Amino acid sequence: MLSNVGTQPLFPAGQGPPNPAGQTNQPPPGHLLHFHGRPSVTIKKNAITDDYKVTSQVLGLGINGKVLEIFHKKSGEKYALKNFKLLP
Ligand SMILES: Nc1ncnc2c1ncn2[C@@H]1O[C@H](COP(=O)(O)OP(=O)(O)OP(=O)(O)O)[C@@H](O)[C@H]1O
Repeated sequence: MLSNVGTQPLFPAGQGPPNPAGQTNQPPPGHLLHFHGRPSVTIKKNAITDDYKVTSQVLGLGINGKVLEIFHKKSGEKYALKNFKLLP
């Protein structure tokens, strides 16, 4: 899987997410923002091989299948690629 997982809030306390105009939305005074789960997930629509060199090196086996070692083409950074089967 290629997303970062963390428990940190998306935005510092007292600041909201930027709106489409690029301005920061301010929460009501005294309101604390808490985010649970994944802070952000980007769904890519292009082929993974456009951006990553996918190797046949198996890092491990999960319930959904193999986890492969891949490398970001531009940065050379190593990632783990996890496959999911989407049910109809
Ligand atoms: N980021 C990673 N770096 C290195 N190896 C990884 C990484 N992620 C997974 N692996 C390897 O792949 C194996 C399977 O991982 P995976 O997350 O698919 O397991 P899982 O708990 O069965 O998850 P799922 O049920 O979602 O398939 C791990 O046990 C580990 O050996």
